[in-house]
Amino acid sequence: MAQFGQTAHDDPAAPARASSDIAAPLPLTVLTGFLGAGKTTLLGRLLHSQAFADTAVIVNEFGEISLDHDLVEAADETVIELKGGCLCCAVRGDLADAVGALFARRDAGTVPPFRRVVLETTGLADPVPILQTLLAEEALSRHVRLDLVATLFDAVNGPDTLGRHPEAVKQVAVADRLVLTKADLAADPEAAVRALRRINPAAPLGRATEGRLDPAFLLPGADPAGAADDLAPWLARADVRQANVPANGHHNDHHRHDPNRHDARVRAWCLTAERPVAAEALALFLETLTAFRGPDLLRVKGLVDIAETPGRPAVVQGAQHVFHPLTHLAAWPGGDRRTRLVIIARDMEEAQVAELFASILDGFD
Ligand SMILES: Nc1nc2c(ncn2[C@@H]2O[C@H](COP(=O)(O)OP(=O)(O)OP(=O)(O)O)[C@@H](O)[C@H]2O)c(=O)[nH]1
Repeated sequence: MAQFGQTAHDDPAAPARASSDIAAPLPLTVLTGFLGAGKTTLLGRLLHSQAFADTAVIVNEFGEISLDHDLVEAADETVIELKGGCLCCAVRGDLADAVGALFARRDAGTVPPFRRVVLETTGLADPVPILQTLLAEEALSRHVRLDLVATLFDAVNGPDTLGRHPEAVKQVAVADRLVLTKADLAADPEAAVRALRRINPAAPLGRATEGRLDPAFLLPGADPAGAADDLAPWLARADVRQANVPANGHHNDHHRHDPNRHDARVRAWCLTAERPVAAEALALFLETLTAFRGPDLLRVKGLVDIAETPGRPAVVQGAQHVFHPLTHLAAWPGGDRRTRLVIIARDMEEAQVAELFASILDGFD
């Protein structure tokens, strides 16, 4: 298990604190993995398991619009969203504030008691500054202790993503547990395992299809080698690029705070439609976008008001060229019933995509 550095409250001579302060810090699991790897799907299932009962969740979303909150099935009060910024860019204050707010609500009795915290990072997150913060910030370490880092790896897109996104390599490199997802969709899942093992040969590897995984795999006891014991000194080296991260990494400045910036070429925005969308129009739009811009279309996720299924929004999920079959929610979560498609893409003009969407919708009117 990861070790904490010495903090002020380790000092036996430190003055006594209020009872909530001296309670043992709760275990915190970092759930990471590139865009669309299956983090929310896995989390949704984990939260229904005995091992992860009484878990509070912090979901970090990239971009201004977030939907994960609606898609994670958990008691609403124990899910906290960190919107509009990526933790690895503006990490210390935001994460400490979110964790502080969670514990304050628990102490006030406005959220149910919880015994564990899961932090789901954005798919684009560089995990290293997040882990450094968790290990070093006193405001955090009095509440939570880093339990382990679980990195999901998409067997279809994962290997290619490693070559294109240094963050994805770091996510794999720092993992205490690796979870291969979407093997059911991959022609050669073992190629994905080999790619993982080149970067992280030691972490126990599990496999999850549609989020099905023995929850015990994500608890520290499943780590026989104690692989994370040396994580703290490793992180202290800071420059993880030496650990196989391609030299073309772009993400060296962690002090930029423009929430939508991350990589200046990668942007997130939201397409909306006020009127119902014909199922065929949606299919045509997604096919066109994928055919022309597949590799640059990092992630599409959204809720669509399908004309043929009124009142039951369709969940759209895609990553690069892979789109998953639509699923339908029983009802709209929250009051906003507009179609909203969050797009995270590289080098793509929002106006052009909006125009394509509008013209396809017009064609079906
Ligand atoms: N076929 C298949 N689909 C999967 C599997 N795991 C997840 N999915 C689908 O992949 C899509 C993306 O999954 P999410 O759980 O939203 O991925 P994520 O990592 O949370 O995505 P971001 O929040 O954008 O980073 C959804 O449509 C899931 O149903 C799997 O093992 N097999």
